[in-house]
Amino acid sequence: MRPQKLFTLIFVKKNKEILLGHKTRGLGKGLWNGFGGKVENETLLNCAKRELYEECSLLAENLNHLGVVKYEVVDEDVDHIVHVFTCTKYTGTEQRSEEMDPIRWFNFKDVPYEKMWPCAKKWWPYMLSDKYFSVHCIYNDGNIISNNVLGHGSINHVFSELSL
Ligand SMILES: Nc1nc2c([nH]c(=O)n2[C@H]2C[C@H](O)[C@@H](COP(=O)(O)OP(=O)(O)OP(=O)(O)O)O2)c(=O)[nH]1
Repeated sequence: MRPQKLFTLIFVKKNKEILLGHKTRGLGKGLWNGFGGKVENETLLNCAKRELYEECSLLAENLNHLGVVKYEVVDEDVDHIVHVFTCTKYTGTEQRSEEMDPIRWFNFKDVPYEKMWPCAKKWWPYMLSDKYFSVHCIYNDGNIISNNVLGHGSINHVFSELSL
């Protein structure tokens, strides 16, 4: 198996709206996305909670593990494995952070796909409708050369589909 780097990505939802942040630095700079980052010496769930709090000041009370996106870049030997969670219960008031500025709620119908990672458009419908999904996305020179998105019956099927 190729070496892997683990990430989390968390989407907060409320009444058909989703909270997104405009990334100010690093991977995905200048794009709208959910909150998240690299898994450090911690569980996936703790990483998800920590990143959500650090990036928008919300404390998650539930986290639903819905899918995994495997990003492979041609000529790079490390795959990026992004575990996607949704959160519908939380405490606190959302606030922008150094890494996500501004942050704002978008209606599910007004998601700014043209200002997001290019592969998002295909798997977001699963995430927005709470369906389990796996994505295997291959990039070459910043262009997607393959984007295989599948829906599944459980998170275990997601894991086996991506051989995780
Ligand atoms: N690695 C990677 N992450 C992606 C892709 N698409 C995508 O939405 N993401 C998400 C997953 C993470 O939530 C976020 C990248 O994490 P990050 O680099 O901001 O991690 P971090 O917060 O720990 O970084 P930092 O504090 O060191 O700046 O972007 C992708 O193609 N590759």
